[in-house]
Amino acid sequence: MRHLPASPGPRGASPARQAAARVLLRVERNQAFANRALAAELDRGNLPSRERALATQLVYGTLRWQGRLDGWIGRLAGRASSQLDPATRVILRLAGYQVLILSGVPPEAACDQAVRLAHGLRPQAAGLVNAVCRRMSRREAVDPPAGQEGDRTARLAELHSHPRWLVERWAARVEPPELEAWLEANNRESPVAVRVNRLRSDPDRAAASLVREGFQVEPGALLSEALRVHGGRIGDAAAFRSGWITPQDESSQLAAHLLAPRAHEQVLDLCSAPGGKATHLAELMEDRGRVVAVDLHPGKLRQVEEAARRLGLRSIETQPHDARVLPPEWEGRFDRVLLDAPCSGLGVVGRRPEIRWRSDEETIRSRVPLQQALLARAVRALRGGGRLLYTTCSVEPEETRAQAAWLVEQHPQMVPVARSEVEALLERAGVHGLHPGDGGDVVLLPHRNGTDGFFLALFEKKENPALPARG
Ligand SMILES: C[S@@+](CC[C@H](N)C(=O)[O-])C[C@H]1O[C@@H](n2cnc3c(N)ncnc32)[C@H](O)[C@@H]1O
Repeated sequence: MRHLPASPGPRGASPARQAAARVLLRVERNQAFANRALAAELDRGNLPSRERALATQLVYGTLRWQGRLDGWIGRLAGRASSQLDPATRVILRLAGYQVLILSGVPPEAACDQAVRLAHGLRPQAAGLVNAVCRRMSRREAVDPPAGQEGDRTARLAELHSHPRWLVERWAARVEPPELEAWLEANNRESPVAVRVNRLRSDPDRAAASLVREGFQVEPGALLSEALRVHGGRIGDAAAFRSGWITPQDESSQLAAHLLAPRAHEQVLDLCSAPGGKATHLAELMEDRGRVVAVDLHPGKLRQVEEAARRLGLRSIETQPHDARVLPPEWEGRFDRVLLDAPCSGLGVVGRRPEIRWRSDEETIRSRVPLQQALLARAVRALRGGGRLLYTTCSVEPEETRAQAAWLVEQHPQMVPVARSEVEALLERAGVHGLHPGDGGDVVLLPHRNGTDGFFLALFEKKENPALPARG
């Protein structure tokens, strides 16, 4: 891994741009996750808060708009962006983002910074960077040419910065106006949603504490116990440090409400790290009973333990396991099981924009066998009469409704919980304006619900299954 010099020379680019370029290069070259690479970069540097905020904006904005920017760069450079070396590509994307999307940076300043970055990172490309940037600042060839009817998807993909295969996939499911709204919603910056820990606080007190520290706070879009917060790093807030709040998208906050655990129950969370849902389950159980939090990676389970400590929860017990192979004594032991399955993550391409550029049809297909193996194990761990909630941060049919159908076909003792009861659970959680589908499952979409794309399906295991499980 190559690094830019830690301190800029007298003519170096601004610290925020250098930090953003380093992070974007790590994402580009090493397939790093943007959130982790950015956190590591910001932890290492001693950037003032304004530069930190700008670096964050540059990283996420550039990744979100990468497809749009690459199309533009290709037209201006006379060759596809993919044919440029990674450093030149990253520098030009950063410049394009500042010229085209970000307000407040004069184009000349964006170009000057790009050329400085090139001198530090790839001096032989400084001439090309300068030439392309000058054309960018004159906003030449910004839009893809309006082409044939067959090119409409390609154009839409570029204008809304999504990969073409994904636009084609969604175009087969929704009408054109809804498709555009969906693509637009994935590029909108949204406030961070937080869940309030009712064992320690309530939404009014948590909101007042955040406002006192200079955050802007709005009520949740879906849930009465959620808040939406802008204007700072939640991790720095006193309300966070005191265990009053946990950052969690409102779609994910629905999971524990639908599984609806009661105090003193035995609950199993099969894929629990970093613990967003496990800690919510424990909160709803008033920290009485037991939440067994399993994950494949022991290192990630430390995040669950840390979250439990911060929230003052003692009922969570972490257990490192491959959840496809659980201890035999766990069979039939649990009142409730949550399977928040590893998935393509294509519902969170707004918050985790690099996912859209790293995935393809195979990414979706490749998750299916693991999800089925985990579902089969979840069924075995559940007692008769117990409930299983299956969730994914994807709304792709193969990972969602097809898996729910597979479950009831392969395990006839599993019955979907009726739509009317799911509606009642949503109502009890204070959720407004969200309706389950005919089969009782719940699908959330960014443009309809203002949340991540998310899927939830609730099942009950029959008390005395007449039929043995197949497979
Ligand atoms: C979607 S994330 C879970 C998020 C978590 N439920 C939360 O709310 O914070 C999926 C998790 O599954 C874990 N995982 C992947 N394969 C697994 C396996 N075979 N057994 C157990 N956990 C697994 C991953 O390490 C990852 O932490």
